[in-house]
This record gives sequence, structure tokens and C-alpha cells, in this order.
Amino acid sequence: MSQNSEGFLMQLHDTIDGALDDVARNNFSNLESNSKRVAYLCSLPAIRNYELGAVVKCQEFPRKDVEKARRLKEGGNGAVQKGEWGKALKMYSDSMVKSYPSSFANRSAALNHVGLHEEALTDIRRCLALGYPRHLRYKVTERRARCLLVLKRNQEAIAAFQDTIVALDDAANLAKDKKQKMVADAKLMLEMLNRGLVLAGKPKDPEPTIKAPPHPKLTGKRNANYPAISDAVQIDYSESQGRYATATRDVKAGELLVVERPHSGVLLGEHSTTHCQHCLMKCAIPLACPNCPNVVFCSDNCLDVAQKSYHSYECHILPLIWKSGCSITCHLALRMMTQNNKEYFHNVAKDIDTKPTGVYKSDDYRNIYHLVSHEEERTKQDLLHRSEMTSFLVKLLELSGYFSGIPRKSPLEAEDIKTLGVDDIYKDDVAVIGGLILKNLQVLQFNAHEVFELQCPKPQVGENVIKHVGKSVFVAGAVFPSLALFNHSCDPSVVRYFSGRHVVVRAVKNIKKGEEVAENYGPIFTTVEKAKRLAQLKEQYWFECSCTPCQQNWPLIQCHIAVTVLDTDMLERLGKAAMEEGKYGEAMKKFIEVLKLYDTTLVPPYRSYYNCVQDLRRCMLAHGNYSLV
Ligand SMILES: C[S@@+](CC[C@H](N)C(=O)[O-])C[C@H]1O[C@@H](n2cnc3c(N)ncnc32)[C@H](O)[C@@H]1O
Repeated sequence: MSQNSEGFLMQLHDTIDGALDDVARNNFSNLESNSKRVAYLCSLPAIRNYELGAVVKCQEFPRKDVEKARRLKEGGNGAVQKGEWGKALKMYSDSMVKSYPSSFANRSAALNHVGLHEEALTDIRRCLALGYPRHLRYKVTERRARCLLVLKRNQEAIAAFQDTIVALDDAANLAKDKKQKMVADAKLMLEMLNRGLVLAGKPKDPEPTIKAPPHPKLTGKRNANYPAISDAVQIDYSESQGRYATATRDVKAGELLVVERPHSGVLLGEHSTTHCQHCLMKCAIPLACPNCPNVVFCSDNCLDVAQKSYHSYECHILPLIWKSGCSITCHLALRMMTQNNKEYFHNVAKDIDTKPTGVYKSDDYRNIYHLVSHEEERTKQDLLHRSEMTSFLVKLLELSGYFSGIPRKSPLEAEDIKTLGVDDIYKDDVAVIGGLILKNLQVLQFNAHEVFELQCPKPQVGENVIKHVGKSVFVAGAVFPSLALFNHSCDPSVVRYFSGRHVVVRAVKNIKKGEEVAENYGPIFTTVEKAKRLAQLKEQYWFECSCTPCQQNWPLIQCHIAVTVLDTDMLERLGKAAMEEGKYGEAMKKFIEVLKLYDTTLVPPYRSYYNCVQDLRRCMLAHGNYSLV
């Protein structure tokens, strides 16, 4: 939950800590529920009188800005004239972030020019739906017709040319001769298209090509109790390790064992205008939020889902979240609330301590609530610190309109914020929703995942292979309730990557029936000394690691012996060559064969085995989210 020192939260904690006397601390220490902790802390003068409005610099928050939008649009037009289409696209998109929806029509022209016809059609549909001026409509309907022609959707193109002729009637500012020429051209196109259609026997138009992110599928069947997990894996329990995953049958390297959507996911502030706020992927052609200049979406669908849930509340408080210096975990703890209304949580809270039974669903908040939080082992200071953080988060909820049920419609001003105290009419909400947020903060400490994408270099001119090598960049934080049930090993048997909004967990080794299917929380035995691994896991995840490499003191990879077995050398070389050419599927097959040969002859650890696991891992990561830089 660490805070960034540039924000004001550190100062807030220091001031509140300094204002709490021994009586208040003692009273707080005796409280036994999260709800009581938050309710008590929020009732104290230290919180109620804290002048938050004076600390926050609302005037620095970005706002919609029509003038800036106009300048960017003009810049885009200038770029078009110079033939700088990429630059024009970027400027039109930026213009829309500043003032929606000024540039859809212009951007559709640039998209059409660079050959992104389906995307141009989407922008044309958007600008017409938003009431594009009647006297200019002929331009976009004609563009629509031309895009459809390229896409061979001739029946739709006929309708679009007919619309163009009608729209030209309203083109009051168009010179008469130009208008007549456009009508004549459209009529000629209609004649040709109709004749062509009759000759071809009036075939149906091809379906629009929808560029949806890939939807990976589990290998084999789902586990009946944990639908996001394959039936090759079950969830076991032991007193010392809690829940953990084991193989129900022999699992082959390469099998997909978990495919899960997050319960909640939050994009880092710095990626908010380059990546989709909802599906967390890089947006080539962003769609701006109509109401704020803070975020973009990759599609109308993502915008719609976000606006109908969390973004309606978060729209105008995002700059405050980002400027506060709070961590992604804190934002995630808040998002878990904003994606549902408060009535839902008041209802859930009535019976929250009873563990849900039946099918384990990733979208059920109760499953998150019952993830490991180590609440019993927490110090009072830890709980106090998290409760202080919660007091800020419940204030954000009040400002967002979450408690009143009426989402905030305008950017924040200092006078709206006043103090950190929440209005007394929301006392019950502070106790119930605040109590859940305090629990979220504890759960997320051990169960949230970093979402990353691979930044790959753009292929050079003449190259047609994307090399999936480069930096792995942290773009978001998310919680995946089923994946959160997997324990750690310093010698993990799986690799994790992200495909669209999904996390994918894949076996990177052959796993025997009954063996644990372990994730990795950070330190790997091949590169990190045992003492360091143990210390890191203890500090971050509060457990003593007893995996095989820790128990048996396995050496680092440089101390391993290198062995080759039968054809492994040749297969490895073939695999590496395929990887170089971007043929990751082919390369994976070779590496999987190598592992099979090793597994039938020797017992790890040895260097060649782990080098092969590492190569296989790289091939799998190439299937995940990436962006070209
Ligand atoms: C993400 S959860 C894993 C699932 C958890 N065991 C459960 O019951 O829900 C992380 C927590 O699990 C426990 N854990 C993870 N790996 C472990 C291991 N190798 N040995 C013992 N406990 C472990 C620790 O308590 C850790 O904080």
C-alpha cells in the first residue's frame, strides 16, 4: 500500500498520526472489526477537521478544454496537408480527449487514408450518431460508401451512396458544380454496383471484421467448482499452507490451466490516455470519455461497461486519486466498490463472514473478501495506517456521488472537498463500505497481481516479424480470485501472462498427478540466493517458504551442471531458430519435446533443463499483450 512521496498522502498520515492522543489509539486498538475501526477513526476530530481542500490543488487537474481541442484539430488538419497521417491521427485523438467529440469526422478521413476502413466506419457511425451537421453529412456518407466498397460490402455501399445523394440536398455551402459532380459520381457508382450485384446473383455482403482481443481457452474441461481453472487442477487445503493447487492428472508442458477475467482491474495513471481504462490494453485508436479528459477506451463496448459501473463515479475523482500519491492497490480497493452500487454491498455485508459455498465465481465479491488477509497477525499500527488510508477513500466515494447514488457531473473544486470528514448522513455507509475497503486493502496486499505488457521493437522496414523481445512494462493492477488460490514456489511450474483482460496460466513444465501446481511471487531459485528469497517472501507475503529448492538448498543456475540428453541439443537449436523467426508455436513444440526427453532421463535441477524452461516461457509470453515501441 506504499504511497508515492510526491502526493499529499504521506503528509496526511503524518498529520493524523500526530493528532491522535493515547486515548484515541487505545480505543482504536480495542476495536475488533474493520467496520468499527473505520467508523471510529472517521468520527475523530483528527479526521473530521483535516483540511483536505486546502492541500489538494484542484486547479492543476486536467479539464475538458474546447480551445485546446480546436488547436489540436487544426494541427491534425495541418498534418494531413503535409501527408503526415500518423501525426494527424494522434492529434485528432488527443483533440477528442480534450473535447469530445469534435474530431470523429476528420479522424475517419485519416483512418480511411491509412487503410483502416473498418475503424473509419466506426468513427463515421459515431459522428453521425452524435448529430453531425446536416450541411456536412454528404462528406461522411460518401466516405462511408468508399470504405464499404474497399471492404467489398457492396449492398451497404449502395445504401451509403443513396444516403450521399440525399445528404447532398442539404449541402448548402457546396458550390453548385461540385454538388452536381458528386451526385453524378454517386449515381454512376450506384449503376455499376447494381449491375455488378445482378451479374453476381446478388451475393450477401461479407460480415464486418471485428477485431476482438483473442479469447484464450483452457486445455480440456473446466473444473466444475472453479470454472476459471482447468479440471486438470484442483484446490486443496492444509493448515500450514492454506489453499493451494494440485494436479488431478499428469499435466503436459504447454497446457492452459487458468483463464480468468479479473474481479477488478485498475490502470496506472500514466497509461490512462494510451490504454483502455476497461480492458487495460493499448488503444491504437482511442475513444475518449465524453465527460472527462482523464481516460480513453478501445471500443464503444468498453466505454459503455465502464460508464454503467465504476467510471460514472470515478470520472471526476481520478485526478485526485492520481495526485494523492496513493498506490494502485488503494485504487483497486476503491474500484472493488465503485463497480457495484452501495446497496449491493450493504446487502452482502449482512452475511459477509459466512464463506460462500457452491461454484467459485470470479465476479463474486465474497470470494475476494475470504482471500488471505492475515488480519489476525496485523499490528495495531498497521491497521491504523490502513484505516487512515480508508478514511481518504471513503471521502473520495462521498465526493464521487457514490453514497448519494448520483454520480458527480463536474470536475472537483477545492470548496467541494472541504475537510476529510464525511457528512454525518452517510455514517452507516462509512462504517459498512469503509469496513469492506479496509478489508480489501488487507486482502490485496497478498492477492493482487501486476498486469504487464511486453513492449516490443517495431519491425524495421522490410521485416515482417514482430520479435517478442523487450521490456515487460507494468500497466495495471488486478485481482483474479481463482489465480489468487495458487501458492508460491521458487521453482514454479507455470507461467502467467495477460491476453486482453484475461490472465492466462500455462504449464511451463510437465507436472505429475498429485504434484503442486505452483505460481511464483517474485524470487526464483535459479537467480536469487535462498536467504534473500526467504526474507523477501516473509516480508511481502508473510510466510516461510518450504518449496523443494528452499528445503534442499538448490544452487543458483550458474552452479548447475550442463547436461544434454539424446537429441536435446538439436531440438533446442531448432526451437531457438523458430523463435528467432517469430514462429512461437513451432518453437514451443520443440522445447516441449526437449523437456519430455529430459524428464524421462534425469531429475532436475540442471542448467540445460532450466534454460529450456526459460525458452518455453519466452514463447508463451509472446502470446500475451504487447505493444510496439
Ligand atoms: C495468494 S495467497 C495463496 C492462496 C492462499 N494459500 C489461500 O489459502 O487463499 C498468498 C498467501 O498464501 C500463503 N502461501 C503462499 N505460498 C505459500 C507457501 N509456499 N507456503 C506457505 N504458505 C504460502 C501465504 O499466507 C500467502 O500470504
